[in-house]
Amino acid sequence: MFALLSRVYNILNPPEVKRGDVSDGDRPLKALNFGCLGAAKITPAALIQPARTHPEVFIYAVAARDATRAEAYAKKHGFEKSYGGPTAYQDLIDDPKVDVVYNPLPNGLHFEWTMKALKGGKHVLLEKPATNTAAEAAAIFALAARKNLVVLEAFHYRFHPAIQRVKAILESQELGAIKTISAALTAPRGTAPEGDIRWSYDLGGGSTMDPGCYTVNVLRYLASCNPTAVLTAKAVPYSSRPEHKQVDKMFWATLSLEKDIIGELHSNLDEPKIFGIIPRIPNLSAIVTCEGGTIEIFNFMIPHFYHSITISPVGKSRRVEKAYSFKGTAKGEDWWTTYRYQLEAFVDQVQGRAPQTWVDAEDTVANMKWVEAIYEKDGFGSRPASKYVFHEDAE
Ligand SMILES: NC(=O)C1=CN([C@@H]2O[C@H](COP(=O)(O)OP(=O)(O)OC[C@H]3O[C@@H](n4cnc5c(N)ncnc54)[C@H](OP(=O)(O)O)[C@@H]3O)[C@@H](O)[C@H]2O)C=CC1
Ligand SMILES: O=C1OC[C@@H](O)[C@H](O)[C@H]1O
Repeated sequence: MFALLSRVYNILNPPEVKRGDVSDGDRPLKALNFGCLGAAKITPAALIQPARTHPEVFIYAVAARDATRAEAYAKKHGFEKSYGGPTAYQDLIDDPKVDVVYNPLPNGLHFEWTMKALKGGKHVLLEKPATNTAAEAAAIFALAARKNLVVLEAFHYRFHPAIQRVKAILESQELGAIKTISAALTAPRGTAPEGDIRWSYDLGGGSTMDPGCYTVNVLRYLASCNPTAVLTAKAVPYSSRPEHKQVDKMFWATLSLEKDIIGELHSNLDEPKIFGIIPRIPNLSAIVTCEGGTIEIFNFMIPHFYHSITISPVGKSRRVEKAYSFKGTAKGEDWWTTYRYQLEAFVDQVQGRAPQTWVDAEDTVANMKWVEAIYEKDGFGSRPASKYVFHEDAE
């Protein structure tokens, strides 16, 4: 109990570190100025708080479509600079002091603004899901490779020791070959209120895109292979209104994977409350059934608050493990959030150090491919491709 309270206290009140330029042996390394597109809700948890404990990260600038909103957000979160108005996003990208662009815009705008940031010579920390389509994700990584820039799709949970411990147990063969993997993510009604970007088809909304993309990701990660087909898929629209015809509030899918693995996925972004008032405990579990037993992780998505890994080998006693840090084998503290571990890896990659782990181009493109394949199977169809046309030398 003390460990839990101490962890939560440190997550909410991380000890600030002195920030500035560093050196790696003889190599001087400049601290990175981050510029954030949009005054987004996720930015404080995903970047601003983690940055307070990263010696090489400055939260430098924010851009929002409304200047007053941009200024208020900058003041509240301690940004040095704000850009506001219709040209704000491009102005931020054009600021020579910005080294890295954080892109937490609605999914349907990820492609356009990541391409523009790369074109402007900036590294990009890109929120999940990377884009609306696999083709767009591939185009982003092709441009990043041509320009020698870093792009990371922010699947933050992958950087935390908890999910990596589950994968290590599976790879140790303690439980033998994997037979099935089921993964679910549910969120209580109100998480995405009416009018939220998640309910807009044009902005790349839908449950399969939002919590669902994590279920596709954890399936592929734990299986260490890709799906081969979507066997069944069913989705339920957010409402009967015409604009929600292709916007799912929940989905179920069964996929076959290489190595004879079956995957079962579910997400619900609008789970009704009990008696309309009591939120249900979210389902945040991944369960892997192997020839020699099962392993279940409760709360694979935000394990830093609390998680449990239950290993049940056939014929042996069950054990429960936790993994909040890498126990000295890699950087981190028990109270580091998934986002803090992710920031460490991202900065390492940009600064030319080897990150503890990574989500690479192939991984991101495959994830988008299978999100699209689920939408194709359930009849909701891919989210619309961006109308932005990239010209390498124009503009
Ligand atoms: N990693 C994680 O744990 C999480 C990731 N996410 C991801 O982050 C992204 C943003 O999510 P969230 O912070 O909840 O989003 P918000 O609802 O806060 O929207 C983000 C920003 O989008 C901008 N925007 C630009 N164009 C539009 C438009 N046409 N309509 C509405 N907003 C627009 C707004 O910027 P402006 O301020 O300029 O008006 C707004 O600040 C998504 O991709 C989501 O999947 C979200 C939650 C958790
Ligand atoms: O990334 C996310 O994680 C938590 C979810 O509730 C949220 O909708 C999503 O964007």
